[in-house]
Amino acid sequence: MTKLTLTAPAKLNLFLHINGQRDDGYHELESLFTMLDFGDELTFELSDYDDIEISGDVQGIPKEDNLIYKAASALLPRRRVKKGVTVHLTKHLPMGGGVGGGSSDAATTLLALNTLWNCQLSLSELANIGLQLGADVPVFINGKTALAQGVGEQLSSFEQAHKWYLVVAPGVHVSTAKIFTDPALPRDTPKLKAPWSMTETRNDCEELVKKLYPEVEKTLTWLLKYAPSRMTGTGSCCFAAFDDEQTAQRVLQDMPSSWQGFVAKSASESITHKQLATWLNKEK
Ligand SMILES: C[C@](O)(CO)[C@H](O)COP(=O)(O)OP(=O)(O)OC[C@H]1O[C@@H](n2ccc(N)nc2=O)[C@H](O)[C@@H]1O
Ligand SMILES: Nc1ncnc2c1ncn2[C@@H]1O[C@H](COP(=O)(O)OP(=O)(O)OP(=O)(O)O)[C@@H](O)[C@H]1O
Repeated sequence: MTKLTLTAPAKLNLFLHINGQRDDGYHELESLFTMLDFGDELTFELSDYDDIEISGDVQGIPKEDNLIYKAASALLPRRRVKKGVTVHLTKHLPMGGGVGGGSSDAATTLLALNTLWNCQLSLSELANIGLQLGADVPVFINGKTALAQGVGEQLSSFEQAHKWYLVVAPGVHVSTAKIFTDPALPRDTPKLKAPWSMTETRNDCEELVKKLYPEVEKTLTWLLKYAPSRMTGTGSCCFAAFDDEQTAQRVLQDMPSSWQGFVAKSASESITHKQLATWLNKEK
């Protein structure tokens, strides 16, 4: 039976600027996305039953709302192999934490089923389908460190020195929609003009989220004692950047036990793309 296991990596927004708001309510952003070498694990197995099944860590998400199910359903009309699929999910990424776990699961599902169902869609066709599922899905389809503009769908490659990141989930859930509809969110950061440097960047959601969720403020204050730190996306996860793994792991050991955290390295290319290439080579 055809079986494929892939990692759906976390992303970090190394900065996030909000430049304005469109008539449909979505925000114009500039954000530097990097992929981490850590994520959820998804196993795809073709089945003779003509349906989409999801097993594993899916508690709390009705099947039809699961982004894995939505992604698989979006590809159904394009499949050239009349088989169903069972997807087994092992969740490692905090949900609604700003590390893009749901979007990454969706992108990984599109990439896997494009191969297993022989849909023969290009990455840009997959990214267009993914954008209907979430603003961050195209970033994971692209699978590279990238500067995102527009609502997150206009991507340009970007070279960035790789670091080790300690990512801390303070245990509070921040609703992206709530932050983006708050009148107090700044929406007027001027677009970056080349050449720009990381020192002139920030996360425009950070001050508002810190005010609404004191645990996020506490997390950032604690991380900043050790290394340059920021919030990712609309939170609640925050990250600190280190030059080496040992220091990041040492700080993780010191972390208050009410928080959860992991240490991961940034990667130029998404681990999903590397694993898929290896699998395809073996199948040839
Ligand atoms: C801000 C980021 O976290 C940066 O990575 C993402 O762009 C958000 O991505 P996401 O969670 O996949 O977002 P979606 O599921 O598409 O949208 C959630 C909500 O966020 C708001 N939203 C999202 C992206 C964007 N560019 N402008 C917005 O205003 C919308 O109100 C939407 O209802
Ligand atoms: N497979 C899935 N994994 C995680 N969340 C999912 C999944 N399917 C649907 N969801 C829903 O999507 C919501 C957002 O999930 P996600 O983990 O992508 O948020 P996030 O890390 O804040 O992402 P972003 O940075 O893109 O805003 C969750 O609260 C959950 O209800």
